[in-house]
Amino acid sequence: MTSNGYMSGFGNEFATEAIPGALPVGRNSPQKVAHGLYAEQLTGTAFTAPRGANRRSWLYRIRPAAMHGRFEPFAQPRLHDRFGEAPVSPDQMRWNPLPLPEAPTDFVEGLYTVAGNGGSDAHAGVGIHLYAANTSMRGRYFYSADGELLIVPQLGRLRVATELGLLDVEPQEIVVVPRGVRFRVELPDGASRGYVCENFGALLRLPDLGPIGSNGLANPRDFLTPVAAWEDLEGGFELIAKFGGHLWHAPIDHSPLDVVAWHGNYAPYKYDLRRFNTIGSISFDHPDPSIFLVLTSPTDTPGVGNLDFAIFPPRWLVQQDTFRPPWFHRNVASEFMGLVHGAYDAKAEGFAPGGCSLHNCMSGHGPDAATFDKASGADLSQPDVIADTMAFMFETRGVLRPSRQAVDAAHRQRDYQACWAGLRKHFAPPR
Ligand SMILES: O=C(O)Cc1cc(O)ccc1O
Ligand SMILES: [Fe+2]
Repeated sequence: MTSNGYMSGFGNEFATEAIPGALPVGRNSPQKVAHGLYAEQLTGTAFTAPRGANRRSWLYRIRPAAMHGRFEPFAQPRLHDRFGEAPVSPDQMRWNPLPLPEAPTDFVEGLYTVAGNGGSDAHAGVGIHLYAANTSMRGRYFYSADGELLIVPQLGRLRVATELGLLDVEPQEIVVVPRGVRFRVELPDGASRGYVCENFGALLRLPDLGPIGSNGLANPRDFLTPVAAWEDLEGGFELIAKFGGHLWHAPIDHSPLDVVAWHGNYAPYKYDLRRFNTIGSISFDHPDPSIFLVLTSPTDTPGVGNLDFAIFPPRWLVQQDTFRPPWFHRNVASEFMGLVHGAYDAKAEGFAPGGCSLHNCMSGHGPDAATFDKASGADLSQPDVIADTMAFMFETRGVLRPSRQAVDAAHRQRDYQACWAGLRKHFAPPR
């Protein structure tokens, strides 16, 4: 399988064939498909979903996806949907980066559940996982039947070989693998780490822009979907499925990445976060972080996200008579944050690239004491240039219930709340 490029656009009706003539013309399921291929439909939404939300693709492949052995439970206890095994405390929490493995560990073996809510049965909520790995998946393919996977690499490039084509992704880019799409992750740089949000709810889409207008934030043409690429491999391989919150594996005697041509609008895509057209205040006050929204998974309630993926990219702060960094706040939504690169402007210390924090529903948080002191006395006649940074947030409607392993982890910062302890009392009422 070699990379032959990408097609541009978000959720487009794409058509791609790695062998000329492989794609049927004028019908999806001809009596005989060219070159002896099988036709197979893959749906990502209900058959009858409204046209604007309907997602499906037609795959023309060497063997149908039905061909594999029986599934047995697969032991990888660090990846699961058992959110909130421990009592869910409202404490603010923060973690150092997940330690890199010493033993050979591939992407699936390296997945580690931090928190989540809901589940695949409810078609609502998210699973938030980290990965730390050092070897490419060999003879092994994976898919999640539970949700689409939003992967945010922080260290090391990923080569994501999927049924629908090949995606090369580096830190500061993201990749989304749709629910059900089978893939293999190769690690060209060896040691690799990052974040994964498994979205059990409605498929991620671009947010409406409202008064911003017809351009801005993440522009549709910067989303890239791979052209068809296939491999014809036979051997004693393994197909790993995440299904109903559990991992399963089945023997498979060929590579499932054998799709020679496909068409449709249900496909993996990648996006370079550095392409985000960041918009902010040019007068006063720090805007709500919804201005930083890249992708959203909507719920049935207008304006309320199942998952909102927001980023905090490099930008200039020019607001006057204002406290420029994020303010102190408590939100109805629950916030999981990660840092891909650099430093985050609300935290002077302790939030390292690869680390993460959790601020649940109504838990107070905001700038740490050092950031507050600096910004309260800053010279606002000069712009603040926030450079070399890329933080992000997975924000959800439901409480994010940390996993037992995350609460007990040695790399959890048990003293995190001390970052606000230095905020002094300044109150001086008139006498
Ligand atoms: O740092 C955070 O907590 C995320 C965040 C950023 C921001 O700019 C405004 C609100 C908010 O929750
Ligand atoms: Fe916040």
